[in-house]
Amino acid sequence: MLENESVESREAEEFIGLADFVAEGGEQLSFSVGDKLLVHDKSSEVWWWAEFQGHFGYVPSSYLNQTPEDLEEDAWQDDEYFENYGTLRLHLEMLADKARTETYRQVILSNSATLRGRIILDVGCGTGVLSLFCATLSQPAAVYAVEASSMAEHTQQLVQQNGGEEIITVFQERVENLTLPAKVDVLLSEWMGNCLLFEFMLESVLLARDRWLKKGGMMWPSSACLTVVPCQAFSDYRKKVEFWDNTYGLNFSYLKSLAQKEFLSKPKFSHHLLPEDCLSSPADVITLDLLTIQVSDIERLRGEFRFTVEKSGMFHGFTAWFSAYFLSLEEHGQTIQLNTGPHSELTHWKQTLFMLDAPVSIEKGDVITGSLCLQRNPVWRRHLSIIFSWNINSTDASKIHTKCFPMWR
Ligand SMILES: N=C(N)NCC[C@H]1O[C@@H](n2cnc3c(N)ncnc32)[C@H](O)[C@@H]1O
Repeated sequence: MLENESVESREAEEFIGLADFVAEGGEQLSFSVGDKLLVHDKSSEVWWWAEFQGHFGYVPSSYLNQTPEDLEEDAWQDDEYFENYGTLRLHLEMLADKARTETYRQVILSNSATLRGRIILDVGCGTGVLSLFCATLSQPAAVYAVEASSMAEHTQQLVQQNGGEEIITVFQERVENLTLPAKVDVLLSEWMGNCLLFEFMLESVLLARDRWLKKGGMMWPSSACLTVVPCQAFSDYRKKVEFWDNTYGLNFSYLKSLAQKEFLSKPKFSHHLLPEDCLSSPADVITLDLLTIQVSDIERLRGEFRFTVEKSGMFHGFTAWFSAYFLSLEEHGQTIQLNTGPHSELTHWKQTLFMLDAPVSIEKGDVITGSLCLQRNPVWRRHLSIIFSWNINSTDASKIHTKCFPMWR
């Protein structure tokens, strides 16, 4: 502490709450997502001394984010986002994902008769592969293929070279700013990101639905769910944390706390969860009905879980993935599912691993109860925080563990 300078008087920095935090004990300070706090002391890694509405107290640093000066134009990071999608790298990754692309192809093929004469909107069409499936596997009256990135210029060529130009119209535009010739019967889109929501392209899809989908129209996907399972992750924990116990015969365990903060404070995307590392049966914790969900609903989604451990081992954390469901256009047709979980064909999303700071030994029969909250980032609109709260063999509220994982800011 500098001579005769109180903590409160030092130049404070403004931070914004990424999620609701409820203080436990007098020393801590409660706040809600979006609240702006003044942080006076960041000397501790984990707990900062902050002020909010004239009250002072400790707040968890993982729940806070700096507010950028030039907030407006940066909130969606659109320049960077659409620049990324203007190159082939991400489209190659999506097209090379057979499970993903074949599922959409199967949906169109199995509904080809009913798609005859219908109007389809493909939101975020990329290379136009889904629109071309519609035009070549069925006889729709029209397909509106909307792509905001510069990829749309190439999509126009691909449509022509694959004989789709009679049916497909490519619009190089953000779907939010679009004017279409007519409302549509089917809104088709592949919008899913890490942990289902990352990128929040879903907001664009819902705005397009509200503006352009006919009453009684079909959303593809029709519904989606986020699935969670408690799991082991020996390999990750060994490589990132236990590694420091014996580094070429030297004891670097002093670095373990730094390793936890650096490697375990954010989710690990593209994690490949093996079925044998699942400690219980998975549970669908959050479910979205894409016909009825509102943009305001996706600010904060919450679900509860209760897992009965089916094998003894180490509880390293939780793994999450999503499934998307495609209702049939026919009355009693079959619903098609795209499951990105460990028991299905691996997709480019793989799964997402959320590691606890310290693994817990767990026994068959133990019960892990808790909740998962997807809290949209109040500043960076394509980002979110995932907050896990859990308890083992107890419902005593005082023993609930909580960890907030920013994805990614
Ligand atoms: N996670 C994903 N499936 N991302 C696919 C995103 C694809 O949709 C495009 N896209 C995303 N948002 C929009 C939007 N609001 N309007 C038009 N295209 C969009 C993006 O350029 C890329 O080609």
